[in-house]
Amino acid sequence: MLKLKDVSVAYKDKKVLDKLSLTAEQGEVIGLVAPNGTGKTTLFNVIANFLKPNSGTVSFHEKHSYRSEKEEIRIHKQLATFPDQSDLFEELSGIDHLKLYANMWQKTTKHVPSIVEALHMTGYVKKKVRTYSLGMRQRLCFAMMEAADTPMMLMDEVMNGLDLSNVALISQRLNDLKKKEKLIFVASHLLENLDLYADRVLFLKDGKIIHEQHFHGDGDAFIKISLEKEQYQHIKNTYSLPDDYHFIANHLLCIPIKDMVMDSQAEWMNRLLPFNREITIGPLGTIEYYEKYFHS
Ligand SMILES: Nc1ncnc2c1ncn2[C@@H]1O[C@H](COP(=O)(O)OP(=O)(O)OP(=O)(O)O)[C@@H](O)[C@H]1O
Repeated sequence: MLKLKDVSVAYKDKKVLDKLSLTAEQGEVIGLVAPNGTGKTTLFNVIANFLKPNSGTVSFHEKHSYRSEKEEIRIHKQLATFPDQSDLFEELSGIDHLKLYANMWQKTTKHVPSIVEALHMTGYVKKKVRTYSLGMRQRLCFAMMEAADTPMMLMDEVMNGLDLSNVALISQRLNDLKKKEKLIFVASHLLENLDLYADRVLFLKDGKIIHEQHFHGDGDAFIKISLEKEQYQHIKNTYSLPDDYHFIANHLLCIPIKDMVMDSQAEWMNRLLPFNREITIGPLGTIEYYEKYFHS
């Protein structure tokens, strides 16, 4: 288990993390979502102790923390961070990188061939990295995490530069890793596919986790319809909207139906149908939450 308590980080007078707390368990894949420059990498750097927070604590399994070098080594045996493409050695091959990570964390390379095969890297893994495309490098970075095979993994921008079929492949591999009881954080700007592998998504804003979206279990349902501002104003002026409705990003009206009797739900449908717009019913998705919190 990983626990962050009241973690704050400021660069000079710029507060990036502000008394942030979170708890995460093995077997979870957790998405971390926020616009550029919000603090996702900073949060990962704190978890990995590449950056000391100004205040707050990071602990693992309720007993280990970065209080000594010995403890840090113990934690780092359990934790790998996604390599940056610029960290790759241009003159080494993919297989060299994989062996390096496998040996460093697992003291063996016997699991490497199956990773190469599963990630469809057989055709290029023996060539030097300098010959690789963006997508090939990214797959190598992911494969290095699998070679490290640590119980905890921090993955920043894991889907960067991948085409659709590789996004699907990596999503599947993340699901397989979850089944192996790993705890994985994935910071991503690719919101559409987070629900394929994440158990929950954390929305980071103003230095805090301002919302946690769960995919397993029922999110609160809404009637959702995209409207012009004037149409929304008309509805607002004519009817009494429930307290916790949303008008997301000035276009999506979301009316909660959790506590609404069937007759009222039908009444709302009848009011909205004349607008001749697509109406859906369901919980808010990741993109809708993103627009709700970050649309300016
Ligand atoms: N070493 C540093 N010195 C000063 N400011 C920094 C430093 N590192 C990060 N920042 C600032 O902290 C804020 C958060 O940066 P961070 O890299 O954590 O964001 P991010 O959410 O990971 O962004 P991105 O999605 O672009 O990767 C940014 O405003 C950034 O300019």
